[in-house]
Amino acid sequence: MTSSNNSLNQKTLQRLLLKRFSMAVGTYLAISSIVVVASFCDLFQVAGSSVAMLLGAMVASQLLFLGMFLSGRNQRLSDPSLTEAQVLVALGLTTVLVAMLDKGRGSLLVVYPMSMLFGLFQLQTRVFFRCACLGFLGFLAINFYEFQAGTTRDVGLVVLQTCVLGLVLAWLNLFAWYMQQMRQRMRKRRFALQAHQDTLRGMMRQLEDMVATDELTGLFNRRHFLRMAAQALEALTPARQHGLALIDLDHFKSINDRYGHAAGDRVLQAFAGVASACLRDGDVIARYGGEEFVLLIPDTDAVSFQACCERLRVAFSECQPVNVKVPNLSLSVGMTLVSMYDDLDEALHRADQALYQAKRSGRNRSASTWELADA
Ligand SMILES: Nc1nc2c(ncn2[C@@H]2O[C@H](COP(=O)(O)OP(=O)(O)OP(=O)(O)O)[C@@H](O)[C@H]2O)c(=O)[nH]1
Repeated sequence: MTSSNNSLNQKTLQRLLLKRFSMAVGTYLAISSIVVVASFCDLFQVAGSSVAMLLGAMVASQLLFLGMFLSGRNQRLSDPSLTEAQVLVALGLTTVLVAMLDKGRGSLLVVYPMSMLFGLFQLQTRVFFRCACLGFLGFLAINFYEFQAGTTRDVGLVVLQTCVLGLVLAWLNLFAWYMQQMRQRMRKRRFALQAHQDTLRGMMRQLEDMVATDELTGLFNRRHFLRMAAQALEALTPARQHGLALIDLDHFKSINDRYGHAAGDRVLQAFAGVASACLRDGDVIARYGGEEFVLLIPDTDAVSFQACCERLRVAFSECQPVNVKVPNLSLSVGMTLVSMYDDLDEALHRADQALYQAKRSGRNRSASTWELADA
């Protein structure tokens, strides 16, 4: 599950990175066409073959990145987006392009911030600053070299270009820092929101438990039982039957009268303990009201169901409530079987009739609708 989720995430990330890469390729294509225009307008101070080599270097670098993404080798690196590498390559190519230009240099300085913008959201502030410094140093190096070689035509223009580029790159750094702060703040808020949601979900679960549970016995309450039983009935197939039983503790009023209400409560809790211990996972026992309980055994037959109810009856008669001594505990059970298309109310009514029969026959026993039908 987790590994398939991981591979799904990786695929989604890879698709996203390829999309981003295609945007970079689009930008390269746009800049290449400007380079071609500049070449036709004779704005380069180098031969056409050098310009062609620059275009070739652009294509080669992008093919290399494409190969990395398609082969998935980028995933093995600490930054699979290869953003820093892409920005550095773009800055390097821009520096070469700018160095080759003659009069048009000022216009194409805009490619520097364009290259930096590619890393605006992905690069950490520190890395972004390092890239900007490298780009700026590259531009300074060109001008320094030309100044040394005595080929600088207009020193004032060079100073102006250097200041403008420095200013734009500095502003971009500030902007990148601001964006990082915003993202961190938003991430913190998202975590806080998630924590609130988890708390709310926990509270909802607690509420649901409270709504479904009988406070005294810890068993399901009548409402929750009816909901579960209705679902169980819907899931029935023609070949299957569920067992439904109403269980009533015998002479409970006299237990209350003789030993007190608190003792009566202990007896109810003792029954809940016995029932929980006797029944299997999937069996549903609930407090139906007062000293009456209801039991649903899924996918059973008359013999197994009766054996289960008898086991419960005997176990209760042998149990000892906590901190009180109440002798001769017993219960009566009314059982019925529920088939497909059976009505739950009717089935409960049948179980109630069987329970009445068990009580009338002397209590401390179980009676069933199939026995009533045979009689
Ligand atoms: N201690 C306690 N008693 C309860 C609770 N709920 C209902 N009762 C009492 O259970 C008694 C049920 O009495 P009856 O309905 O007469 O039934 P019974 O005395 O068990 O008699 P049979 O069912 O005929 O054996 C009543 O006295 C109720 O007050 C409860 O939560 N705690």
